[in-house]
Amino acid sequence: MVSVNDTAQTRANEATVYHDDPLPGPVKVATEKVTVTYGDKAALHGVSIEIPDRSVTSFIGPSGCGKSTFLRCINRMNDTIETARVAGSVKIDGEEVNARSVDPVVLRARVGMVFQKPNPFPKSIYDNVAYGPRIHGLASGRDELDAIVEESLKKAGLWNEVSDRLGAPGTSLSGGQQQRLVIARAIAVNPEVILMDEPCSALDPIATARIEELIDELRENYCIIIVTHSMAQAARVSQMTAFFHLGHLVEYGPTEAMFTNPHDSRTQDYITGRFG
Ligand SMILES: Nc1ncnc2c1ncn2[C@@H]1O[C@H](COP(=O)(O)OP(=O)(O)OP(=O)(O)O)[C@@H](O)[C@H]1O
Repeated sequence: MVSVNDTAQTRANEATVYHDDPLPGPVKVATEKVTVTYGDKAALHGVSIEIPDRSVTSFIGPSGCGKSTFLRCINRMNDTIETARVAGSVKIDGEEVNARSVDPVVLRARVGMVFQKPNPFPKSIYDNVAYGPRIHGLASGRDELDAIVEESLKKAGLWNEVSDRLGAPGTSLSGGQQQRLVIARAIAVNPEVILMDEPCSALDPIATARIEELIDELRENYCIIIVTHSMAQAARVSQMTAFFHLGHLVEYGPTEAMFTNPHDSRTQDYITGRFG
């Protein structure tokens, strides 16, 4: 990997500038030279990164720079896009996720995903959370399933608000509650990594603050990766930040250093609002 001192060379090679600081946790997700094309259009160019466990990592960068495309490489959601071709390596705990032997359905339970717009199933609050444990056979009876549902809703900070109406439709909740329900649904299948693609962009400031608090609580137990357009949010919730530009990972380092001492002029221009 390229160190900060190699900046001139780095720029010439269009490679990434990596800050030298140690990661805040053990490596959970490691990618090497991940490249994605849609048809004949390249969207990501050789992204190599090591993302720590038990921490929040933000992906930031201007619209269309490839943040969501890269996020989708981690749980093979690009498999569902017919024109998408992914090359390179993505490992979780050293295990290649692109290997033929990996079942994408099992992978997506290990690597949960929360989208921009809350997307509860058209089912009850209970059944939204119980769905994953049921299809993955995680509970041997109703009591066990009840316990998983309760624990997942508690971890998502929603139990107190819904415990007396578990039979109500998930869609009857407010936007912020729906997003926490979707997080509870992801948690219910014991994920190790949670991917969040602009999880607060459809929420008001109060619901956003609640989700940010939740992200901070969840990082104790999970590797969380969040795509955000809000630099204030990246600064508030994440320990590591990765800046993307035109399909390249430009710079990666501790969030505080990225915001106070960016090494690449493109990072600096973006965080100071000069473009994007
Ligand atoms: N399904 C798709 N088919 C074709 N091109 C796509 C597809 N999804 C993304 N792209 C293209 O790939 C590039 C990267 O898009 P991506 O959505 O990953 O960027 P992003 O940084 O997440 O953008 P935003 O911040 O606007 O969500 C863009 O040029 C986009 O048009």
